[in-house]
Amino acid sequence: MNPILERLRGGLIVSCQAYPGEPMLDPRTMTQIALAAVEGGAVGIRGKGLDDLRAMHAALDVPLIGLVKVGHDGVFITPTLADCLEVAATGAGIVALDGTRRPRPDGLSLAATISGLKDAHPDVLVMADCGSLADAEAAVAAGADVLGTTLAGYTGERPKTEGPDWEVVDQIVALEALPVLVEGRVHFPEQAAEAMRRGAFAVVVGTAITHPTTLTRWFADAVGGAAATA
Ligand SMILES: CC(=O)N[C@H](C=O)[C@@H](O)[C@H](O)[C@H](O)COP(=O)(O)O
Repeated sequence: MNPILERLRGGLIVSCQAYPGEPMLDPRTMTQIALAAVEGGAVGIRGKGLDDLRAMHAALDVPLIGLVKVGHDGVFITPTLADCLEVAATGAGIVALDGTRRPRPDGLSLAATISGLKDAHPDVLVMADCGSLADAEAAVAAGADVLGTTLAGYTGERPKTEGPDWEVVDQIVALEALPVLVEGRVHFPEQAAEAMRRGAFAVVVGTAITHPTTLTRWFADAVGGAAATA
């Protein structure tokens, strides 16, 4: 197996992302969070944005999954071949891209996007962020190296479940086609363990580890809710 994937097998990957307008949107901050996650046992980091990825690549010695986000509707995760090439140029060993069957903004198919990326960066691996079983099947045919359940609940094809979309996890694992990274709404350690029991190759956790604004809101809402019923 590819040595980058071998390092991720059976482990936890931590997604370190801040969004436009947020106080932590800063490459140094995100890199420090990534380093802290590695200290806690993360075997890989998923990062967003070219500046963050360059800083993380320089500081980390674990595999880096890179992406850019362009907008937040439709195809927004590393949507074009040009975006993929820019992400690969940061040094990220795995490029995560939208792996759905939706039309891409540059008009290229997923297969053409993957082959264009691999022509320029033969060693780079491609993680296809999928929203459904049909996406995963198409991504396998298009030449992806790894499948993610990242977009289940975000494309309109699947309901947005409270936790991970276990049905889609089971379906994609049952394909037995490529390593499956379970990503999306893994909020508790028990869910990460459950993902492994269901055949995940590795688990990706973002919000529940690296997004303090959301975490604070969970607690603040709980406190406020308790006050309202007191
Ligand atoms: C749908 C989408 O845009 N997902 C993004 C993909 O990179 C990130 O916003 C998520 O934080 C990441 O997938 C990890 O998921 P969670 O934060 O639920 O653990």
